[in-house]
Amino acid sequence: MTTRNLTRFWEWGRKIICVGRNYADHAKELKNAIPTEPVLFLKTSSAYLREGSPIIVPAYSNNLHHEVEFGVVIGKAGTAIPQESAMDHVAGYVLCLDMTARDIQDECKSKGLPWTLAKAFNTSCPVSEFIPKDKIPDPGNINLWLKVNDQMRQNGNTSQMIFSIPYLINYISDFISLEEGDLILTGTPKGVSRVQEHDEIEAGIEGIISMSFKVERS
Ligand SMILES: O=C(O)/C=C/C(=O)CC(=O)C(=O)O
Ligand SMILES: [Mg+2]
Repeated sequence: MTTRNLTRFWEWGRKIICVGRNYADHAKELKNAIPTEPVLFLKTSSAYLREGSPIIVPAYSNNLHHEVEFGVVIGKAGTAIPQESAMDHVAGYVLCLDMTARDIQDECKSKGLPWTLAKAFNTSCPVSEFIPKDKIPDPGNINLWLKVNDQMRQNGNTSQMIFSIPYLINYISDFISLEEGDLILTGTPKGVSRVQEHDEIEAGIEGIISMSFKVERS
């Protein structure tokens, strides 16, 4: 029996597995091809940030982007989890931001290098409160939105995802075993854009939760 509280999963230090280019409109806005299988990358647990603390623009970046994403919190470990039982491994959900140093990512892409410093720096994964699974009966049809300084920048629905949550759990767990407390970020819809020092980011899952973060420079 676990003595740790899964509703504070960000304290567990488990894996953060991110899915990229999972919305066709976002893949297109960054001039990427529509993927035929999921694009995966990782963040470290030191990327977690909770409301009340600021997002820090890394000193080495001049183009920090917001990406609002739906997060899936794993509640039961598994390897090669079939799609049919994938949702049995989900404990709940969380609203996430995949903060991205786009200039560094572009540089890494052009040099064929990994995206680690573009995606996994400290404060690159702000998260909301934990949302128990029963509060979202249909995670495949929820609206995500994000505003910067009160201006709407992103507004999408998880039904637009290319690869569904069960598909992703099956695909990821074939290669990387999932553990209790792991988090999967499921990709961002279109509308990503730059944020700067003093900006305020507000994001939400319609009718369920919202959160806000200030942006500061290191
Ligand atoms: O390939 C790119 O230029 C950028 C890809 C991403 O940053 C992917 C994501 O993180 C996403 O789609 O959510
Ligand atoms: Mg992303």
